[in-house]
Amino acid sequence: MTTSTAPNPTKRGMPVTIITGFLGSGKTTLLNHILSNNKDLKVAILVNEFGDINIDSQLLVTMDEDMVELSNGCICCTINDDLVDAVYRIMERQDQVDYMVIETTGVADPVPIILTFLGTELRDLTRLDSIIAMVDAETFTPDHFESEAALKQITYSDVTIVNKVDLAPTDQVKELEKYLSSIKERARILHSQQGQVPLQLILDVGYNNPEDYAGLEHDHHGHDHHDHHGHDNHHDHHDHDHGHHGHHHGHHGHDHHHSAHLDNDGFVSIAFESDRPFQVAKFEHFLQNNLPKTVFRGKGILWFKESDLRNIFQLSGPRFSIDGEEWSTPPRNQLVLIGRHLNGDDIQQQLTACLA
Ligand SMILES: Nc1nc2c(ncn2[C@@H]2O[C@H](COP(=O)(O)OP(=O)(O)OP(=O)(O)O)[C@@H](O)[C@H]2O)c(=O)[nH]1
Repeated sequence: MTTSTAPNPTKRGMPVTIITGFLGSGKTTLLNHILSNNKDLKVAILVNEFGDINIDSQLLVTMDEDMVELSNGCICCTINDDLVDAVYRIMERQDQVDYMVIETTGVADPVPIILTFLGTELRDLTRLDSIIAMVDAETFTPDHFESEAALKQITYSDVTIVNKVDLAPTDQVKELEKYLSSIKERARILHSQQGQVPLQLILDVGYNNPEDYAGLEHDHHGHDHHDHHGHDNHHDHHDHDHGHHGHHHGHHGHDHHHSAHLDNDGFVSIAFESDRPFQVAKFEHFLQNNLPKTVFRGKGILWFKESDLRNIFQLSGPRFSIDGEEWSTPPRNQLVLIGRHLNGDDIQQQLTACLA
C-alpha cells in the first residue's frame, strides 16, 4: 500500500483517524506531517481545542481552509452534538473528502469521542480506522501528569507514537516503551521526531476494533442522536452542568461557555487577546519571572512592538520557543496558557502590563 492510495471503498463509511495525546505531545505537528504528505488523499481536519482562541488551526500547513472544521465545544463531554454536527458539516461538503482526521484537546478523555462514533448515527456514516496517542518522550511520567485523561488516551489507542525522541536519552525511551507495554497489551508503538512516521502505518490501517469498547457506557444524558437533523432545538441541549461558566478568564469579557469543565483533570485555559503589541522586554520578564510554574502549555501568535514578524510562541513543559514568520493578517496578539491552579485575573493583568 502507498500513502496515495485512496481508502478501500469496499469498507463502509468515511474513514476516521483520531489523534489524542497529552498537552503539547505533538498532535498538531503530526497533523501537519499528514497534511504535507497525504498526496492525492483529500483529508478533512477537525480540530477541537481547549481554549477560547483557535491557535492550532492557525498553525496548520493546509492552504485549503475549507478542509478544517473547528469545534470549540467540549467534544470530550458525554454530550457530543457539537462533534456530530462538525462531522456532518464535513460530510456535507461539495468537495469530495476521502479521509477525516480529528485532533482532540490534550486533556480530552478519548472514550466519549470514540463512543460518539460507535454509538450514534455516525456509526453508519463513518468507519473508525485508528486511534493514535502521541506521547512526549521527554516529559511523560508514569503518573501521567496526574491526569486520568492522559492514561486513558494511551489505554484506548490503537497506535502509540513516542514522539520527541530527540529530547530524551535512549534509555528513557526504552523505559517509557516498557511502561507503555505494561499498561497496554499488544501495544503498537512507533517512535518519532516531529511526528515523522510513514503514513501507511497510521492511516487506513483498519486497527480499530469497536468491540474493545463494549461495556463502556455512552452516557447520552437522555439525548436522542438519531433524530439528528430532524429537530431545530438541537443546540439547546448543551446546558449541562460541567461548570462551564466561571473557569474562563477571557480578555474581552464575552460569555465563555465552552472548553473548561471539571472533567479536565484540573487543567484550565486562559486566553489573552489584544490589538496592541507587547513590549519584548516586558514579555520576556513575564516569562522568566512571573509565569506560574503550574503553566504546562502555552501557545500563541505574538506581536511585538520591536518586530515586524508574526511570532509563533510555543511552550511545552520545561521549554519554550518563539519563531518569527511573515504576517498574512493584520497583526494582533493571541495567547493561550494552560495549567493547573491558575489565577486567570492575575495573569490577564500581568499580560496587559506587558503591552507597549
Ligand atoms: N524537539 C522536538 N519538539 C517537538 C517535536 N514534536 C513537536 N515538537 C514541539 O512541541 C511543541 C508542541 O507541539 P504540538 O504539535 O503543538 O503539540 P500538541 O499536542 O498539538 O499540543 P496541544 O494541542 O496544545 O495539546 C511545539 O513547539 C512543537 O514544535 C519533536 O519530535 N521534537
